[in-house]
Amino acid sequence: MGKKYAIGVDYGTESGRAVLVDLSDGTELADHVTPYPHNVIDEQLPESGIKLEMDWALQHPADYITVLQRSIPAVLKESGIDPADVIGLGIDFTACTMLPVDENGRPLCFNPELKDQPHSWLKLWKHHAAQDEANLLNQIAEQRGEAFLPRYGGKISSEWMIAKIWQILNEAPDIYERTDLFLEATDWVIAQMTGNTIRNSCTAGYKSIWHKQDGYPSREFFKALDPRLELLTDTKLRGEVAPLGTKAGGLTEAMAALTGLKAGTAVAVGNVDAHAAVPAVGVVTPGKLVMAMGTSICHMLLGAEEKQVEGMCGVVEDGIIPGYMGYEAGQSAVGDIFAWYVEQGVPAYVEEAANKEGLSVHEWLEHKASAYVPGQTGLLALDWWNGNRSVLVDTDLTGLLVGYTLLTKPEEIYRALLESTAYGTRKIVDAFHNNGVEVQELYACGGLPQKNKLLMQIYADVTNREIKIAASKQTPALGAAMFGAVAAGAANGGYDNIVEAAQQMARIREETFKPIPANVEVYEKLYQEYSKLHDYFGRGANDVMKRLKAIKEEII
Ligand SMILES: Nc1ncnc2c1ncn2[C@@H]1O[C@H](COP(=O)(O)OP(=O)(O)O)[C@@H](O)[C@H]1O
Ligand SMILES: O=C(CO)[C@@H](O)[C@@H](O)COP(=O)(O)O
Repeated sequence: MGKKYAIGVDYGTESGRAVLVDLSDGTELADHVTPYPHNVIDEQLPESGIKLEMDWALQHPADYITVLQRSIPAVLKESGIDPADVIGLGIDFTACTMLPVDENGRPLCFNPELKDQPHSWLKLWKHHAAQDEANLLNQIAEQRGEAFLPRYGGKISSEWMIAKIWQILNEAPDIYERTDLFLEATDWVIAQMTGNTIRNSCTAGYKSIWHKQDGYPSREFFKALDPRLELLTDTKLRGEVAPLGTKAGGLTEAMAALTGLKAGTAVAVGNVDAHAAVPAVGVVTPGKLVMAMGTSICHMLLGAEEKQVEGMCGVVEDGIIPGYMGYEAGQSAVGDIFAWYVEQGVPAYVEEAANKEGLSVHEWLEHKASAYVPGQTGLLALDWWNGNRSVLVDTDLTGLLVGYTLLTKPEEIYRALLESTAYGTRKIVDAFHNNGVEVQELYACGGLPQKNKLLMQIYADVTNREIKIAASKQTPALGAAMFGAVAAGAANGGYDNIVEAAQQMARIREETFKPIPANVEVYEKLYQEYSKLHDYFGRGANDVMKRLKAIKEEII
């Protein structure tokens, strides 16, 4: 058998990327990025211009097909590989990114009758307008002593499937009625590729409260939420749930024509971006926390047993690597906070200076901020620009920066923002480590470790742990390709399981970031201050952030 290849497609928040990989050693022969033509839809609907309410975030499902249409032919062309030698295809996605579809699997927002209704559209993971539903869901689950709650750190997030579905039912009952299935976007794209609608156990487990042994929560629970939801899991959430690496089917003739691949190429069931990244950095055992660092951060960790950890997004058996409990936690905004500052906060002179020096504003600020030592800015921030995912699980919290003076410089603010996200990660590391899920070392992948060395050094110093960096620039896509190879199977030149694929294909860089003792000492003090602010504003002592939001909502 000659050399065989797989393609992984990573669907991020703003773009989708394809990578074509050599299955013998994981070498990436070509990659290609397609920005979503409609990007994130958070102000008004396309065409109609209908205004969206606060905290909404939608996407256009057609953009995901555009990614396949543009990026797969591009990697085939760049690599010069014969499509017949591409034996497997896998995808990974942001999650919970979900959509309502009709009996033909067509998104409701494609229906001219419904497209002007915001709830017919696909809700992106960072759609945060279902917080009221999430709050009520958590209250009812707690009152009923639902066994699933501890598996999700005590709270179900408004980002996840059930809260989003409930918001649709409350605000657009007709859309709820017309929905045949609510699907994760990752499962919808796989259905488009193979003609087979099949749910993957990863998103079902982490985002839809599905459990390998117990299935979904009971009908009684859903009835207690709202009688109209009683049969939700038998109807609109129905369907087979398959483990990661399962072959969903072969590529259809239509998709083969669209992508340039062969019809029948093995396609793996869907996956989540952060979860796909774990085997791609070679992590297949406990003790190693993988951070997928981009717009947001997802923290992934394996454990031998099921433990209770405050604010984790979930623990799912086989949810990342078969044979282990897969733990997930996260921060809802990281790169997004830096982007906000660069776009909304810096004075014109910074942009001019960066342009003059041929640097991006991020690079210019990083360079300037590197001249400071920990504590020198006198600033401290709470990293809640997009709410708090772990450990507080509250999307109604907002950002805070303390310590400004008339002398405060833009690079100092930038540094304080970088540091605040590191403190947020430290909270998560401590929550796991102190509750019996050990964290010995950190692995980082995603866009940020490639872009910002200062950020990575701060993370090593704040967590007092060495950080290893993925060699791949497209780690989730590499992981998705590995699952594609598993779907193809060893008999066809792929692999029979993800651990074998990881042993052959995963790579990390030689360069690591090690904690610097003097920095660790100062950051320990600053982290204690962060923790005080965190608890004061985040645990009910002062709900000013929520009150401000409520006043704003009354006015809008
Ligand atoms: N030099 C930089 N330092 C820190 N953050 C950066 C830098 N350049 C870009 N970013 C941030 O990186 C984020 C995008 O990360 P990336 O991993 O590429 O995307 P995604 O999260 O969509 O997968 C953006 O939020 C942007 O603000
Ligand atoms: O929540 C998850 C995974 O569970 C992510 O998909 C979400 O944070 C988005 O990730 P990105 O920052 O766009 O890579």
